[in-house]
Amino acid sequence: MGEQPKIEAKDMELRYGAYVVMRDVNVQIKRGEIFIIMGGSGSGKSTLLKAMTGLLEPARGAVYFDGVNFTAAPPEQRNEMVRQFGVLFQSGALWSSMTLEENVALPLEQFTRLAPAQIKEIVRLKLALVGLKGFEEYYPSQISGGMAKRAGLARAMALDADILFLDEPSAGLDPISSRRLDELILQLRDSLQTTVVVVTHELASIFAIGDNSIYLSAQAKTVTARGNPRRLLEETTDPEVKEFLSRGAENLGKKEAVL
Ligand SMILES: Nc1ncnc2c1ncn2[C@@H]1O[C@H](COP(=O)(O)OP(=O)(O)OP(=O)(O)O)[C@@H](O)[C@H]1O
Repeated sequence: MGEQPKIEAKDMELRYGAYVVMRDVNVQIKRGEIFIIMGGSGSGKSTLLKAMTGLLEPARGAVYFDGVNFTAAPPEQRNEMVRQFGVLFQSGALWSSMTLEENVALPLEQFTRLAPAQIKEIVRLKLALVGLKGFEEYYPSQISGGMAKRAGLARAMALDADILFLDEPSAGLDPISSRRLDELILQLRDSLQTTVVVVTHELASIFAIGDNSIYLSAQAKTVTARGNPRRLLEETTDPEVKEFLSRGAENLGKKEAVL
């Protein structure tokens, strides 16, 4: 018997009304693993993330955390489980009328009974962790896109989540900011054994941080490949997966050389 997966999706079917996005999805994610959800546009990467975080009910199958059936859990237990998650959605923008400090404090005010002074201290710590020390009083409009992404990550980490779900965290970032974000994700895994589930199509990130992955095919409407991304690149015989993982390989090499 192997180790109990941190997250498991079993025989899952996800649909919007009559429209089936994917079926027969089985995924196992280990504790402390950086797990990449890959796939072409419209293959259902965000949909899978929604199902894992409870925003979409699977039409079949279930999601388990530490062996506990999340999908079938009563609302109170589900809420407890959701509190272990930190989520950075694509649309997870910061509130523009609040400073970075106020933004990151939100989940702590909402979900804990900590005193304001304690909250302030935690918030400052989290902002420092993502390289935003000194920017506590800034408003989102006063910082760069990369800094806003990192502030979003600080907010996702505010409650010391065991599991982070990140939807396209480096979308719209320049290569250097994107690399910094990758380093931060690696640090979280290494220092806190955080389990990180990342939706991304950025090859540099996929190869830099991915311990394990799945590939969702829009055409097949299911998972068509799985494993360590570097190994997949070498070993896959699936033309769609091979093309996805080797697209712009020359440019990628150049970019890495420059950085
Ligand atoms: N709320 C919704 N209602 C109906 N259909 C939806 C909804 N959200 C997504 N879809 C459809 O489900 C499929 C999967 O969408 P999803 O956003 O999960 O894909 P994705 O792989 O994350 O795509 P992208 O990389 O372009 O963000 C698409 O065909 C999309 O049009």
